[in-house]
Amino acid sequence: MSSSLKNLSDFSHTTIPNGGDFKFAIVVAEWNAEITGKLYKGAFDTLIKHGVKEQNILSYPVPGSYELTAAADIVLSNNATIDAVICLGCVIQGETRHFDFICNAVANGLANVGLKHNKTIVFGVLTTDNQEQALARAGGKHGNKGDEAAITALKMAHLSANLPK
Ligand SMILES: Nc1c(NC[C@H](O)[C@H](O)[C@H](O)CO)[nH]c(=O)[nH]c1=O
Ligand SMILES: CC(=O)[C@@H](O)COP(=O)(O)O
Repeated sequence: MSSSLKNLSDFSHTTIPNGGDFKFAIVVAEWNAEITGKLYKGAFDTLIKHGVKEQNILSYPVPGSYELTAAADIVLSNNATIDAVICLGCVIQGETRHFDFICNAVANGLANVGLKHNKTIVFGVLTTDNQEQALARAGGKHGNKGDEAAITALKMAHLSANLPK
């Protein structure tokens, strides 16, 4: 479903678990900081809104979306108490095929990091044709993908914590 048909911040129809017992890392790319800063605020504020303690939100900036994979791996390798890692970035098509290589590397890399550590890695990366599309998904008419990423992390942390032992 296109984001134009679903607001990324509308979760009124779902049950959101309380995050009081969970610890999250947010890894955020500095490329397109005007966009990623909005994604970060959306994710951070959503976690706090749903009961996550501020001291349990660990934030890590990285240069670009390509570095999200390495950062998620490093963070989980050094802190086993993290319940899920939210990875935020914004990749905007330029003149060359660099866009394709980054998007594919990050999507596949983050999936592999999650499997390696048996932890949820949330793919909160915008991959857009232009800045207008990115702004629309970073607090604009289509909501905020950072909100969506935080809700995803809460739901997956709750799932992991409540599996039968
Ligand atoms: N063009 C974008 C990039 N490019 C930078 C890469 O992510 C990476 O930092 C570099 O190739 C060095 O390894 N990154 C974004 O996040 N968004 C872009 O639009
Ligand atoms: C996604 C990118 O790396 C891209 O923005 C860089 O632009 P270009 O393809 O024109 O070098």
